[in-house]
Amino acid sequence: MIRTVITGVTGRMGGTLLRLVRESRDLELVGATSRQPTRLETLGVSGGEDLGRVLDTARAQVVIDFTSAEASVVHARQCAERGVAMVIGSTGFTPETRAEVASSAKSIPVVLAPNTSVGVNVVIRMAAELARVLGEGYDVEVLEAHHRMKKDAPSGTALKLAEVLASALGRSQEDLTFARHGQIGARPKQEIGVQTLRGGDVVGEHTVYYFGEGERIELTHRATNRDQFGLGALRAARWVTGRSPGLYDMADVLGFQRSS
Ligand SMILES: NC(=O)C1=CN([C@@H]2O[C@H](COP(=O)(O)OP(=O)(O)OC[C@H]3O[C@@H](n4cnc5c(N)ncnc54)[C@H](OP(=O)(O)O)[C@@H]3O)[C@@H](O)[C@H]2O)C=CC1
Ligand SMILES: O=C(O)C1=N[C@H](C(=O)O)C[C@H](O)C1
Repeated sequence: MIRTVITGVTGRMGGTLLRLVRESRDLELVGATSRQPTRLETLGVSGGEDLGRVLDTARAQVVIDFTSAEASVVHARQCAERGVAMVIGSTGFTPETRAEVASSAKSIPVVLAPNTSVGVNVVIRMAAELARVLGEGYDVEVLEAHHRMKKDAPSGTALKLAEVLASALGRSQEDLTFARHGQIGARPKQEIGVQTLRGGDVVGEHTVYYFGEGERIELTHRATNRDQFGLGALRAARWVTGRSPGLYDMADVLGFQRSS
């Protein structure tokens, strides 16, 4: 059994992960964190507010962390100090906070993935391949929609899609456009637009549009509940436990070749 700690267990993903770990045959929950520690007892979970303290007693092998970028930076440091592997699903990283996680990953294995659903990761791969095959004759745009409680925008997945599309098309970060308003003029050929919708209880939807002359291709993934994110995170936890230190992503977990 893989000795597992869940951070932010009282969150949306935390609750999903708690159920899935309990249902699994090979992961054992040995602790959890919450900023509302009184709720842990109700959930029948041992733990507290501070991950460092939880790890000092739990003898954990892996921490699954879906909290926030800022919290994940701290959690990664705490795991690195104790030699505990990590799966980080939080989004909203800046280049600086990502670099801090990379620094922790010099001493522990960390899977950092803005989307742990296997389906989304297949779509990310297909999106890059489609862009490569279609080439320059198509205007590429990414649209994402999420629930009204989501704090970061665009989603980590949309940013990842934009990154792999830019790489596939030989474009740079400067070609990404995150909003349009006013007298913007004709669309620059090189542009990759990334747009955000927020509302209701949308779990997570991503579409890549390839607008051509006289046709349009749309590649869409729609999550209708959070289970696939959770199941992918458990898969990543099994994969990362016992690995060499390093910063990994879902492409590594799924054994994709490094072409995108
Ligand atoms: N990789 C993937 O596949 C997916 C990634 N996500 C990402 O995971 C993260 C969590 O999403 P979701 O579960 O919907 O969000 P929630 O707000 O429901 O849960 C986040 C949890 O983390 C805790 N938390 C937040 N900030 C801190 C902090 N600074 N210190 C300690 N604990 C903290 C929250 O505590 P409190 O309740 O007290 O606020 C809460 O328990 C987001 O970044 C989201 O984008 C989400 C779904 C899938
Ligand atoms: O916050 C969410 O809910 C989600 N966040 C992830 C992201 O930012 O890409 C993944 C998923 O779509 C749900």
